[in-house]
Amino acid sequence: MSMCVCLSLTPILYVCLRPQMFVYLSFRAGDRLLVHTKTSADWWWAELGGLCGYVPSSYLKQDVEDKDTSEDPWQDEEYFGSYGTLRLQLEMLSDRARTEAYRQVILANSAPLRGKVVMDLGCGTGVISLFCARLAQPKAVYAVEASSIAEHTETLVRQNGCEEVVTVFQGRAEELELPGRVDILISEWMGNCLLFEFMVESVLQARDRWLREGGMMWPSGASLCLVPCQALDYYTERMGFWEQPYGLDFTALQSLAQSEFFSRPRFSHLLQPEDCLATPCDVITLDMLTLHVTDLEKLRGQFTFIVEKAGTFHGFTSWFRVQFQSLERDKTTLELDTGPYSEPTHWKQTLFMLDGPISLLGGETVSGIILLHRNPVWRRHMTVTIQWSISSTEETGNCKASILYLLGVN
Ligand SMILES: NC(=[NH2+])NCCC[C@H]1O[C@@H](n2cnc3c(N)ncnc32)[C@H](O)[C@@H]1O
Repeated sequence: MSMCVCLSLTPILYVCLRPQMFVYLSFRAGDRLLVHTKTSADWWWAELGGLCGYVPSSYLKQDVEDKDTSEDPWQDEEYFGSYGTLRLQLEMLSDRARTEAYRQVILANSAPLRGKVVMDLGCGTGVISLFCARLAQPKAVYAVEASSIAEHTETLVRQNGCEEVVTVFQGRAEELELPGRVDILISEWMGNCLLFEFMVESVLQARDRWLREGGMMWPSGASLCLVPCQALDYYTERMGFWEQPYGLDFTALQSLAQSEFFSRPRFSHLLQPEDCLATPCDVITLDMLTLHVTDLEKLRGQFTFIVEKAGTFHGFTSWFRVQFQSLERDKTTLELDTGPYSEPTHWKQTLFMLDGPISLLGGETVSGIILLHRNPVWRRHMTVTIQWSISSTEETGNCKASILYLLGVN
């Protein structure tokens, strides 16, 4: 049973034209009907104001407020549906910094990879699996992919002459049977703010089920980074704009602008190094060998930034770094850094805006905690809370705004 809103722009009055078994329900544009049964593709049995009758389904749409919580909490249909499109696969493959980082890891470990069994979880088009087969001599690569792109991945494996080494397994990693345990579990699972999408849970479950004792996780480690920053362009574009558009005073809209633009993070933010007000720090660090799925429910980090130059504190920017420990002892650990001092990636950075800008002086400190709370219902989502306060290092000891900023990463 779900709530539907009448789509039609013109009021619909149904009157029985001739005595029939059917009873038609009258309703108007904007009415919220309760659909009891979708008796057929075209006619549904619905209720309005205590009256029941048949309504044409083509005039109705699902009411957005009425999230049917019996829906899949992982939203897998939508999630894997999107990854079945070339659009997302192209975006990831076109991200040179990301894809090249994984290629360098394989290249740097080509010798110790000889004879090993590798699982590539969420292989997409299979690029990482093909790197393994072409740049090293593993015994086998299990390329696991749940979306429909996997049907094409098999072709790509054959076209690149890797079918002797790479086997594509289509399905969710949690549900698949593999031929046996693996020596290395490699995956590109990171989402915005590191964890969004929570594909990391699938990686941890696969680790516990398929990675042999002493096996390697790639990435082996991950860090969420944070920095207090200026964001004058964004602030001007979304808030300053209302000061005097076309000579008019639209400042009455600024509180609406605040809630519409600044109460949610901005995923596509490109932070300029000069907009960092302090040295960025790792606020949350994950060891992919010891991390447990239950740890993902609530993650907490703390920070103390010493402001290095006077500026306007518009918000915090976050990003992540992942490390790839070498298969050979004492060899270099490689890293993919998605921050402002590295080559931009498709993740860019995530900007959390404050309610209002605050002037900061050099030497002041911004300290506090960041909390990542996984959504108990929608399992690919989380809420990010940043509590902060500013204190001056001078003797005055005055403490400026210290307010809880609830920032939702949906
Ligand atoms: N870095 C990300 N945020 N996303 C990039 C990797 C995501 C790829 O992994 C696939 N994928 C995600 N979860 C799974 C899973 N549990 N099992 C198999 N494939 C998966 C998904 O279909 C997509 O092709």
